[in-house]
Amino acid sequence: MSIRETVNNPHSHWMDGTGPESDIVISSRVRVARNLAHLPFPHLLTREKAEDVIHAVQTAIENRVFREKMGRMELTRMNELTPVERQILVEKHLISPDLLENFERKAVVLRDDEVLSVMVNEEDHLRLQCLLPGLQLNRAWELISRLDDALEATLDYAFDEKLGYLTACPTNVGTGLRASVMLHLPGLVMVNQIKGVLDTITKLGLTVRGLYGEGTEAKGNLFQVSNQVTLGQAEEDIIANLISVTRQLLEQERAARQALFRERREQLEDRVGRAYGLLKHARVMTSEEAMSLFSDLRLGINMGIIKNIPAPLTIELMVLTRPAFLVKVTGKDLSPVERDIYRAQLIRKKLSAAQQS
Ligand SMILES: Nc1ncnc2c1ncn2[C@@H]1O[C@H](COP(=O)(O)OP(=O)(O)OP(=O)(O)O)[C@@H](O)[C@H]1O
Repeated sequence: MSIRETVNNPHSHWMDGTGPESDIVISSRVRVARNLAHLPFPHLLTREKAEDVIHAVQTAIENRVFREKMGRMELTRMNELTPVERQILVEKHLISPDLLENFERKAVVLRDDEVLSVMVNEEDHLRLQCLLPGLQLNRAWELISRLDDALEATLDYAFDEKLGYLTACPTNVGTGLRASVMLHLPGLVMVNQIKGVLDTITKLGLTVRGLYGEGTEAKGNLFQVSNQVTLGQAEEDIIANLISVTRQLLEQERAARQALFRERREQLEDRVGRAYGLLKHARVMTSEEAMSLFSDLRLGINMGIIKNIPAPLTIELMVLTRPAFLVKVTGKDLSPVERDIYRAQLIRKKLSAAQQS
């Protein structure tokens, strides 16, 4: 998929619901932060030096050995994209919102299947990212290691024998690794246990973030859980710890869902049914309302209450009905009210197509 196809297609492999535990774990992400030796970190880079970083990365991915190992990856400068296209990359979780600031000196490298990407000149010179559906952190780490080695064949990373990889923010020094899972936890929210559970996670050295990462809110009962510490622990241990905590969360979420089914079945079915009804028939829908209804619908599908809608469609709709995609699909700037009308129309169309197939 070229960058043009990427910004026109709301679907990405990480949303397809194929990985293990994908009823609750939407996606797994592993990213590592890397910097080039002998150059200031991005926030101190001059325009010319920022260009040097982009150029070095371009050369590295065009190298024959890199291509043989990793296949074709395409570098796109952020200023080659329209504002809507840049925003779509954020909405598809392929880049972080930070890459939109001072975008003239930033770039993204994408592999065709959108599983592997590299953000250039974000907080660090390079942020290598792997996104996979379901609970696949070990596989994501394997792919990131391979990409890291293939880049390092050409690039000279800033590395200290004692500290490990050097990064712009001290919280990333060492492995430079952040592993995360995006979890759908409506059961724990409904039984009012979510706060306690998330507080406990923080005590275990993990951090909980919202839908678009640092500083964003949790929407649609989607929570991103990741490691806080990058120093003094091997990459494999960081990942094993996150997998083990995720497994505990899966158990707790499943127990909450069973309790709801046992003790409040009517209310649960009513809530799911109302969400489905609204999504199928509403004529005006805000993005906030849609996110919460998609969450209820997804829960209903995963609990067997709704039978004819595939669960991955709920995630694809969450992306497709975000503002930038709506603008892209309609081909025009929309006022907030027009957006809400168009969103409702698109949801009705997608759900009725899914029912018929
Ligand atoms: N498991 C995941 N599935 C899908 N998207 C994810 C996942 N984890 C993180 N993301 C996305 O990656 C982007 C960056 O997230 P975040 O800010 O948490 O991490 P980071 O930038 O790597 O970390 P740091 O804040 O340490 O620089 C966000 O758009 C977020 O939505």
